[in-house]
Amino acid sequence: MKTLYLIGFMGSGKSTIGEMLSSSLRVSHIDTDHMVEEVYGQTIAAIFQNNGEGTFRMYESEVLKNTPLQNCVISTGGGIVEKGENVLFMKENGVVVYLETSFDEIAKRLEDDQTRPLWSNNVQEKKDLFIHRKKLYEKDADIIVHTDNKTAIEITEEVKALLI
Ligand SMILES: Nc1ncnc2c1ncn2[C@@H]1O[C@H](COP(=O)(O)OP(=O)(O)O)[C@@H](O)[C@H]1O
Ligand SMILES: O=C(O)C1=C[C@@H](OP(=O)(O)O)[C@@H](O)[C@H](O)C1
Ligand SMILES: [Mg+2]
Repeated sequence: MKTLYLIGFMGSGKSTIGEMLSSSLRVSHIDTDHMVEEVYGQTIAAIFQNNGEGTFRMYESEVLKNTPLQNCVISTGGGIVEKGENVLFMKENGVVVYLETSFDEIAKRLEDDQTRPLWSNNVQEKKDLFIHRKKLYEKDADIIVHTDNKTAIEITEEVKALLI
């Protein structure tokens, strides 16, 4: 199986669905955020605070480049599409699945979240980022799955059905 790359905004469910989908497909799962934290020995929040977003983006690209090209589901971070080299890598090597979620639904899911530095920005900044990113996700996706009002199990089954 070619590797699947899950893309989408913060809170769209990439980490959750990636885990479920990989076990359902019996392939391995890598979450680039978890990998960055493991390899570089700091939480994402600490990297943003101590080294800045630019350094995080460098780490994220480095981790992505070292993921398997076969038999793997990769949960990316919401900003992976900000770098053209990341998009080229994913498009060349696997299938890009966009988990599409409305801003209102994301706001509900991440209401109390303190772990995502860019989610602590003000509402207008978050809405602007959402609009900017949505265009990138739509342009880069091979497959789009809407996630509002669906359970993680339903979304996992939908992705699987679209792969056949
Ligand atoms: N389909 C869903 N419906 C409701 N809540 C969800 C769904 N998918 C994920 N969540 C919740 O939303 C939050 C963010 O999910 P997560 O998988 O971390 O998203 P991402 O990795 O895209 O940022 C978590 O609390 C998760 O449990
Ligand atoms: O959208 C972004 O720029 C980010 C999304 C986060 O991942 P999730 O999309 O899994 O929340 C994480 O990579 C970091 O906080 C930056
Ligand atoms: Mg995640």
